[in-house]
Amino acid sequence: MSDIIRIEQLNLYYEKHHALKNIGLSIKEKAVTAFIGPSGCGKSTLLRTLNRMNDMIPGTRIEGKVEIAGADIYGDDVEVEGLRQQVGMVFQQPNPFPKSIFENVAYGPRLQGIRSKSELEAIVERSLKQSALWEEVKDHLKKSAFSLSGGQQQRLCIARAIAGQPDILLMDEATSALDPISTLKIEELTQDLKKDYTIVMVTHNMHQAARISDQTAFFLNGEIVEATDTTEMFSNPSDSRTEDYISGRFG
Ligand SMILES: Nc1ncnc2c1ncn2[C@@H]1O[C@H](COP(=O)(O)OP(=O)(O)OP(=O)(O)O)[C@@H](O)[C@H]1O
Repeated sequence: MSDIIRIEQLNLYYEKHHALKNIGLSIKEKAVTAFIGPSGCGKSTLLRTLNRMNDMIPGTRIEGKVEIAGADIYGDDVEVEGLRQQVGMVFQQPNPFPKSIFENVAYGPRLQGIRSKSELEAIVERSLKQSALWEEVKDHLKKSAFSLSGGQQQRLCIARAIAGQPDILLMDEATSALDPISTLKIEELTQDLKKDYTIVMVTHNMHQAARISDQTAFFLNGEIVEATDTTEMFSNPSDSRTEDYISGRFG
């Protein structure tokens, strides 16, 4: 597996607060990478640097390099809209648009200029199948997205994110607002999605990281303490702080 993301000497400040400190990390293509660590240690902040969502937060300053597929995403000529298509994102709370199920998924492709009804229908079907929602919604695609359960809405948000065929899918605690059965469905889904996409997820749930990720990075106070194969981290952590965290001694 080759690396699709390379982060070098990354520092991020919210005004004076130094939230990410000299981060270096490589992320493997078509694998699940989990960010774990106690609250406030910078997991979501690093995730947001990968599609420049931090640009939207006033007072944010960033130094260092983030390369995706060899291109510097903070370079002068980068089109942020295009980047966000290449790097899709799913949030903690399902946030479908107040539109029909169909229109939620067709939204991105329409923005990309796809007008053909049959093409849009094919994209919507493919994306809903990939997000394991198709069988549940195929007979009422015109219904409002808000008619779905929370877990279904989250899978709809995943379908919306993958409709534009991104390379990378970011998931920021995407199951923490869901019931256990919906959580399990999304966990299973990640194992299918990683065949086509690189997944980077923030999770508060160490067991979830151990269950579904291939690589794990452990964060503490804005630094990455350790990043390695998930099985290695959970069986033989190299840093005592990682060991203390995963054995529940803090956090
Ligand atoms: N928009 C913001 N403006 C100012 N400070 C922020 C902002 N977002 C995060 N921070 C601060 O940056 C630090 C890292 O926050 P971040 O949300 O990345 O941590 P996290 O590890 O994802 O936490 P959690 O697990 O609680 O979501 C924290 O001290 C937080 O207070």
